[in-house]
Amino acid sequence: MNRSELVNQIKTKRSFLCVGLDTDLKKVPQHILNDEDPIFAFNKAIIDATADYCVSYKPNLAFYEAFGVKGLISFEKTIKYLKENYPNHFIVADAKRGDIGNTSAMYARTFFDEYDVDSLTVAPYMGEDSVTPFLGYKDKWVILLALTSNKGSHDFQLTEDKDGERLFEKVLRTSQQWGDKENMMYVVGATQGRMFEDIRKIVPDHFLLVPGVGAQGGSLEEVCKYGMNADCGLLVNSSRGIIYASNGEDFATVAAEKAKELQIQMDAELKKHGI
Ligand SMILES: O=C(O)c1cc(=O)[nH]c(=O)n1[C@@H]1O[C@H](COP(=O)(O)O)[C@@H](O)[C@H]1O
Repeated sequence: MNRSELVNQIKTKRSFLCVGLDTDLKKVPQHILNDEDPIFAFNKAIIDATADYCVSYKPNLAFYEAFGVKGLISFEKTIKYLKENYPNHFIVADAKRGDIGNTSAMYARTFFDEYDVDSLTVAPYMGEDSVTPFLGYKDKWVILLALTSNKGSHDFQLTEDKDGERLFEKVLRTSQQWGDKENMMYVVGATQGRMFEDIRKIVPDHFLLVPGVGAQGGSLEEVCKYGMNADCGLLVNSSRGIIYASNGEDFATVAAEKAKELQIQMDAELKKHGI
């Protein structure tokens, strides 16, 4: 999916919600465990219930790889199901990859040729030759970690060099020589609040993938106030806050209600910003 298609989806659906498919068999409703592929059964129910309220899905590979080959089959089935039934939803594979060039090229092949997802989260710390192999694919995106939502973001990302430039700022500035707003997004945690102002000084036009609303306590209002641009420029993710809102038989209906609540708030934010 290219940038203008994504922006159109956001404007049409009045939503910039990304539902996180972090499917944990310890948290899914008991009855789902009777299915022969409980991860896929859970994902399918969540997708069917929430698709009207979101523009994107983000399966996190950790939750699939944890079950070995079986988990990867559930991941692949989920991607196929999305592509066949909801082809206008933007798929993020959250795998946080990145390695020396020839290895990154194989990761790129895995996610962009084999699974054919729209985008992949990538860690920037091995530098240019670890990131550029992901950038040669038409309408595919690298989502580079910039300022993450967790406490540990302070350990490296917020440290300053001798000229006062913080590491996340260096990542944003330097990586613009590798990709552009058509093929690169950045991860910025919803918990980072006013820091979005500093991010937007360096990357005013890029899309930001923003996890941390819901279970991690990030504020959607603050993210929009400091992070939204003229094209919206935000994909806001919530995983646990939506998919585990109920662990009873009604889990999909309750997930839909949670997604709808966020969609309504997002519509209001888009209007506030004249979109
Ligand atoms: O790359 C990510 O998606 C990510 C980056 C980050 O800084 N913080 C973060 O929480 N994430 C992911 O976003 C999701 C957040 O899930 P919830 O906290 O349950 O909404 C998880 O899949 C995390 O791995």
